[in-house]
Amino acid sequence: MITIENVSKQVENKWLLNDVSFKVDEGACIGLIGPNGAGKSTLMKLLSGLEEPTSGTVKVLGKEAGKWSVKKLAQKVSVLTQDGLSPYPMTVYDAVLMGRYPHLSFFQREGTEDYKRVENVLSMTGLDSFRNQMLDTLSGGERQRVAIAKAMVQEPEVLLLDEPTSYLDIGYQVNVLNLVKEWQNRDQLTVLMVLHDLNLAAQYCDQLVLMNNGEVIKQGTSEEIIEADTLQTVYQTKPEIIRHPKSNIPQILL
Ligand SMILES: Nc1ncnc2c1ncn2[C@@H]1O[C@H](COP(=O)(O)OP(=O)(O)OP(=O)(O)O)[C@@H](O)[C@H]1O
Repeated sequence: MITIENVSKQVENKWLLNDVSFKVDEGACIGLIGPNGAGKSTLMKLLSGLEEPTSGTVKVLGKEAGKWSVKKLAQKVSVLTQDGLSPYPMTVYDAVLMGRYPHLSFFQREGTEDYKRVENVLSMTGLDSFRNQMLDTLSGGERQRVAIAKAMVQEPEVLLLDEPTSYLDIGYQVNVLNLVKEWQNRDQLTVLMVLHDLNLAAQYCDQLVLMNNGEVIKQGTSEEIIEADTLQTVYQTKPEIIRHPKSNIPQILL
């Protein structure tokens, strides 16, 4: 569970976040949307304990993000950025196995259970045939799947995703988000993800938080947020809203 209460963040003379408050309940998937520079990544940095708020509190699983030890936080929270994989040369298998490291003590080697988890996840993510391929030879979409697989073997309670689908073709976009959704439903995972694609956000998230200029403009269901006038106020363009023919979820046309 995530609680963000009256959070502001100042860097030099600039306010990057201004009195931001919202909650992500256990097992829910919330989409963070808003134009460039709205403050979405800044908020993700506070949640992953990389930075501290200037005022207000950011709590993850009931404890302030900055107060978790690095190791404990890594056991509980997985952060997936656009390309968060190791820059060092290694195989897909070794990169995914690294997801177990937060659960091992300093001198402890991986054991049978860790290897079993990796095998499971490689098959779930369709990466079996890539296991011996070097990371730097993978396509963008394949790398993103490896990053998800690494996060899965980590077995976190909270998953933070910053733009998990950018640079992915439509097949991989759906593939990656379906993986996250299945995982959320199977393990009661709590998910907060930044998405620029409003149609995907409306389809995959239980609720959306719309940000602009460091503030939360509105939080609600896709019915409440994917609405022409609301979107125009922050994106400076008025989209046409239509209904998805199968799910009836509101979708935008530009
Ligand atoms: N260290 C910093 N010093 C000064 N300004 C910063 C710093 N970090 C971020 N900003 C500014 O804060 C604002 C919010 O940035 P942030 O990256 O959080 O936006 P975002 O919503 O993630 O945008 P995008 O969708 O473009 O990724 C931007 O105007 C950015 O220039």
